[in-house]
Amino acid sequence: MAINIPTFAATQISLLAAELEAEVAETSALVSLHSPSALQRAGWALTNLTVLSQRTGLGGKTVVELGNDPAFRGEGDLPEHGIRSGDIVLLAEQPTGSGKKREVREMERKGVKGVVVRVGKQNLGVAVDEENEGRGEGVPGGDRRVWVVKLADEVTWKRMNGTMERMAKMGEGEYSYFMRVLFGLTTPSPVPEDLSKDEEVGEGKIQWFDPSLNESQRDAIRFALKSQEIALVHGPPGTGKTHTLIELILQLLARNNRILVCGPSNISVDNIVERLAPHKVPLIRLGHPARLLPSVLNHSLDVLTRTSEAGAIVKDVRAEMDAKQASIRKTRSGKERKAIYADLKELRKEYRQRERKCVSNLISSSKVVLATLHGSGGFQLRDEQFDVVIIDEASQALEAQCWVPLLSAKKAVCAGDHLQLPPTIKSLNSSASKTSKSKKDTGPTTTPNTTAAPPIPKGATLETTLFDRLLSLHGPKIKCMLTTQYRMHELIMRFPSDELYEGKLVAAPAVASRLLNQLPYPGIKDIDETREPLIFIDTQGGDFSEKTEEDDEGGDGKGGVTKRSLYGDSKSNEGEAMLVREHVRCLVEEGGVRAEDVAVVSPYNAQLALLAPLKEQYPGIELGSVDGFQGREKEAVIVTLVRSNPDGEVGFLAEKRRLNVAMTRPKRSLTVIGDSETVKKGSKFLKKWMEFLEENADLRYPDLASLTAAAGDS
Ligand SMILES: Nc1ncnc2c1ncn2[C@@H]1O[C@H](COP(=O)(O)OP(=O)(O)OP(=O)(O)O)[C@@H](O)[C@H]1O
Repeated sequence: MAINIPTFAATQISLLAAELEAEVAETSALVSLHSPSALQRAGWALTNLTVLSQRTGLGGKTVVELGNDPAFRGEGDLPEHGIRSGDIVLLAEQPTGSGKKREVREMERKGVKGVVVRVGKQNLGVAVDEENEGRGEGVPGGDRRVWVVKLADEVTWKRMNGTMERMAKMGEGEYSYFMRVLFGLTTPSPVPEDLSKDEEVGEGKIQWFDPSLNESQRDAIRFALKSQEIALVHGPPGTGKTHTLIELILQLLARNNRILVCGPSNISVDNIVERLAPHKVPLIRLGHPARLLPSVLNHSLDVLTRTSEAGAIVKDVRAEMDAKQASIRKTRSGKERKAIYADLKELRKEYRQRERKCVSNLISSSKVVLATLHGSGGFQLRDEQFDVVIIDEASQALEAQCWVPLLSAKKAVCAGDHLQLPPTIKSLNSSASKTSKSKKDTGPTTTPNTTAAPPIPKGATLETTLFDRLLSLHGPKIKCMLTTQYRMHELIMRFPSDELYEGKLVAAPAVASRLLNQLPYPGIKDIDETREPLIFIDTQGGDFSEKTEEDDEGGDGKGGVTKRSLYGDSKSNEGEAMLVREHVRCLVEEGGVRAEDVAVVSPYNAQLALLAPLKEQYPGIELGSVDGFQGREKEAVIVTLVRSNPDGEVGFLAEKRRLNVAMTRPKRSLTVIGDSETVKKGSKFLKKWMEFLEENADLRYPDLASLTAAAGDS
């Protein structure tokens, strides 16, 4: 059914406004209700830091280096924290006590906003936003104790919103053929059915650059080359989606196409740059250089701008900027600081002008440009034309984000897997919040500066990705699926393949029968736990009951800190946690499996909080939420399902895509710990999974009393 583009855009604008509001409200409520130390424990902040230095980073940006405040924590490693490279943060003087009435906006005036560009063991770097300078008090100077707190990402939101506003205002005559196809105003040009032989595609017979490509990967490439407007490359877990995209890029280049390659995150884009670089193609990576992997810096536009001839002219300006930066730290007077920031602003303007010329020369001479989806909306690509836009991890991107590069596309190839989790949504009209009430009562909010948006139509949600929408609009004729997977043991793969991928997945011979006891390192032992690819520890019987997080004290003794508000209505299950600990002990201490090859995954953060001490006991082991583990893999994965109650309430578990992610992370060993009685009642899919495990896994029925006694003994 055709979709009206202005209505679509208006709905997206409303949804995005609600999402930003939810995100800002969440941060605001957390920061105003909790003490810095509680926020750090919940992964929202990093406290007790001091400014070690400030320097001009690549691209003329100010990078503030932070480390432990020696007066408080002593020098050395930073504590456990949840701040990651790419996070948008506030850097400010650290408030004391619990955060009653602390307002984010007020804090923003007192500190600076920035992007975390590097997270090391002992320090981290924050690239400070230029728009901060000259406003507020700037980077806290002297030896003041500072902290960083995560903030909502308003920049990305602005790019998406701007793109949707453009679409809302377009007249019908402005729609390209490509846009008309993507909104069902016309049908895609048909792709010839027979893809089995290397016939002529474009300008020549296909000469494969990578001879190891399997047949489904070759089919996907032929399909993408032949399609005229849109091709979806469906890549189930471990099927070599990125591998296939690399070959596709090389094939498109061989046909003289100019290509823009995008992904939702910096890491998804860098992953492609790293694999493309050895092929020596002329490529350019757009984006804040401090946010890129060190290995791709040589291809960064900012770095190339500096190292090219035109770059030499701006060297003097840089030296002067550095001197100014250094003087900021020496002064405590707000007035003097303001004057220095004003000078810096002027210098930066000059720097930019010279830089721009150089940038446009570099971009126009490059055949492949890579950027994040929102990064592709920057000034650098304003007048650039591409033959094909490729989007990796398209099923994890918001549709509005995809339109940032797509608005000027003639043809697109999107790779992803709509049967894994969509992007995380915080606003109320997402299915996640329908199952959890936790996001609603987050307390005081700061309303973002959005224009009044029309009401959201029933059923519309940001969780519907471009990938989902195109599949329901045009059906399987625009899709090609990769079918050989290179990750999982055949038995681990079988259930997701049969139930979600039409039974089409095939395990590559190299992985089909791999077991933990064959891991190629010394000390590995052949015991039951390393010999079985699939273990099910069934906690049925009612002894291993779940627990909902209570409003109890968070542990820092300062009051006002509740686990409920930090972890939502999350569930935990102490009995299952005991089984996890025992299984990890068995794998590592008796089986000789290295802790870094083991991951514990759960849909519930409260369960992970309960298991956190494992990280100290077994350094290198990973604990992660299912959502956070998407895209990752491990030799051995333990999944703790947590839910165990007489009513068959399964909450989060009811989402097939979440279960799919959970069960497809392991390579050689999957251990599921859960109450089959409860879980079976959750859905048809869950019932089938439990039955599959009962029939095919190494089944165990633990006894809580003896487990508790054993735990007491140790
Ligand atoms: N044709 C092939 N022959 C041998 N190995 C392959 C082939 N294609 C992919 N692989 C291997 O499979 C693994 C997964 O590939 P890749 O990282 O491209 O997958 P992906 O689909 O992007 O990942 P994910 O499953 O996380 O989405 C890699 O180790 C890769 O080397």
